[in-house]
Amino acid sequence: MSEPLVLAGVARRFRTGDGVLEVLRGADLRLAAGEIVALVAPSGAGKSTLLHIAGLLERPDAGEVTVAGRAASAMTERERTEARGRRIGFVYQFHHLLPEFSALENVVMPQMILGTARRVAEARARALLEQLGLGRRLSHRPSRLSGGEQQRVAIARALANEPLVLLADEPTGNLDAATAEVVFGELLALVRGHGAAALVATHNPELADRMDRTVTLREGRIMPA
Ligand SMILES: Nc1ncnc2c1ncn2[C@@H]1O[C@H](COP(=O)(O)OP(=O)(O)OP(=O)(O)O)[C@@H](O)[C@H]1O
Repeated sequence: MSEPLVLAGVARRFRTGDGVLEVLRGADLRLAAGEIVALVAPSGAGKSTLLHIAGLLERPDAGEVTVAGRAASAMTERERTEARGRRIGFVYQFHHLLPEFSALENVVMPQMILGTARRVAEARARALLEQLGLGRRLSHRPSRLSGGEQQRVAIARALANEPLVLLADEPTGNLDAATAEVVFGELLALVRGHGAAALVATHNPELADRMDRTVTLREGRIMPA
């Protein structure tokens, strides 16, 4: 079976007012099936940039991203969108839920976009939200949920299409320490339960210790931490 995610020689530079900022300079990373990797690096080191490229939201200037054995550079725009929807789940620091829709609908939506029948999508959304303790919050809109509950909905949404890889950028960074600890534990348990691989950027070394391995970004390259 192909690895869920391989980054090879990924480079990314940004033009700034006074020159060029080389954020990634040949980053290499392989995630094995089901492997959960922490990405811990100082602010500005390029974690979000790396996650955006890994998630096919941005293209690298050089190097290759391979998702489930398929090179992103060889995909059409449509195939990239499809791979993003089917293979990859995202959790951000801020939940980005659709404010006009209920918790349930927010988890149903990404499934229906891929053509899953509403009945199946709803059953799956309900099961995921129940596993996250939100069985009695299904019809609540995001504004009527606590920060921890909103982030749980975002986690359920990210896993709704059973991705091979979950990419998370400070997924509990916006929560108080105690809630972050609980929600993070739930995230890990769900990801492990689904057998997904994950790459999780965090500033919190205690959370990093709960993952399978920790890497860092140094001078634009991935290094063991
Ligand atoms: N679109 C852009 N244009 C110019 N510079 C950018 C752009 N995106 C990111 N950068 C710069 O690239 C560097 C890396 O940013 P990135 O957001 O990837 O860091 P990070 O490690 O995720 O930081 P943090 O932990 O603070 O979120 C920063 O110096 C940032 O200012």
